[in-house]
Amino acid sequence: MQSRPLVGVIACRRMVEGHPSHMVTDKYLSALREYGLEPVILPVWEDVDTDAAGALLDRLDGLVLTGSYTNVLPERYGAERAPENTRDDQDRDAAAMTWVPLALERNMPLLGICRGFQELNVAFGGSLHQAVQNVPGMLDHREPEGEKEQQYAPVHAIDIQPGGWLAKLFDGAKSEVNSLHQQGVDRLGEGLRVEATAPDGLVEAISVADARCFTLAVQWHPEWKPSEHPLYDVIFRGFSDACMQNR
Ligand SMILES: N[C@@H](CCC(=O)NCCCC(=O)O)C(=O)O
Repeated sequence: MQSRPLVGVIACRRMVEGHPSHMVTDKYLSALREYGLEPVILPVWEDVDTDAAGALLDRLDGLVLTGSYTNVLPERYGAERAPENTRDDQDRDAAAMTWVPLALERNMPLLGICRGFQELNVAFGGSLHQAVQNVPGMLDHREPEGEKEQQYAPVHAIDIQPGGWLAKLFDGAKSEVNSLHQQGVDRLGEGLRVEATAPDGLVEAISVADARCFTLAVQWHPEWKPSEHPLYDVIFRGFSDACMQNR
């Protein structure tokens, strides 16, 4: 029987029962399984060994940079910390910033979600708004109050840019997405392509302009019940197909 493609999923450093841990919430892993992939949780340490990281990626068929309640360290994009920016994960920052160029060198399919989207932008020299709600003219993109079902429900439209990955995957110029983020793209990284924008103009999806493989990162959460949302569904189908071909 053909084995399923192995997809590395970046972990977050969290304290669990008083112990430093490497953690991924189930919805990312279950979504990947649902689309025929075998998720492998990748631990993160600040003292990343680049050669070892490359050897690890050589054994994988795809890479997912998940969301997280923590933020990319503002020093990584030359900014002063905003008072609203209170949660870091420097182990994860170090891993993500190392893995992105290594994955692209290998033409490895890459899917970024929320924090993972922001990591891709910073990895390409871009910067972030640390509190989008405080930027004049911008919406408040933070999650609504309520249960998870309400928090992950679609809340705003996105305009999909013609000619990109999303336009190839999804039959439509607009869709509705969920929104659970305080940070967002300020300066777009050099070499990245805008794939979608929110009604306030905030960049909501990007890809690597000269990549020869699937490289898509989105600010929303398509891992939330993807088979029930046409846009989320085609994102996971596209990523899965790319990982199958990369095997
Ligand atoms: N912390 C960043 C990114 C937001 C993000 O990734 N949220 C994830 C929520 C938990 C989950 O669904 O994994 C920001 O605030 O912009």
